[in-house]
Amino acid sequence: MAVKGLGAVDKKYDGSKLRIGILHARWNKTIIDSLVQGAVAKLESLGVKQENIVVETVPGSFELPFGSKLFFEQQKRKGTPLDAIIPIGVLIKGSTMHFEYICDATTTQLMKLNFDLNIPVIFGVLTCLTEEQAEARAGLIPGKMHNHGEDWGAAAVEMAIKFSD
Ligand SMILES: O=Nc1c(NC[C@H](O)[C@H](O)[C@H](O)CO)[nH]c(=O)[nH]c1=O
Repeated sequence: MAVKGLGAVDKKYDGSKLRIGILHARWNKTIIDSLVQGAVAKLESLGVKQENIVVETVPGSFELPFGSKLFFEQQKRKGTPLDAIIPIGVLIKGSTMHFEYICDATTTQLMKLNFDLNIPVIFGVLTCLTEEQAEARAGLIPGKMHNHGEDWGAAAVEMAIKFSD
């Protein structure tokens, strides 16, 4: 029996009052598109209204931390503040150390943003050694793993609601 992975959600959270931002990188488009679709589908299944799911893009995963901060501030200025952000990126190891440096910097800074912005900033970055690993985690290989974008959508709703009372 599989021991890894996210257990069942502890309760079905009502996302109908939430406004969620999805900021995705544009590298590895096929995989990104599947992850975004999975996150959006999960958000909608938890009651988040279509008009309250705001999708924006940045060039690559390295831009996700600062892009998320700018995105958050822009939505706040517009009077439509975000309750959570899901940064989505796909990093695939190449032949140099570029991958390691971007993974490390992006991960650290996205974690820091939770505390800086005081809203949930979900870790939606795949850090894969092969294209196949990334495809499997985007639900693109039938029978192999599942679309991790769904987990990220569920985490955004739970974290935006759970401790807000
Ligand atoms: O190199 N590989 C990748 C990548 N590089 C670009 C980087 O994120 C950034 O956009 C540029 O360095 C400009 O700042 N970005 C990804 O999302 N995935 C990759 O696999």
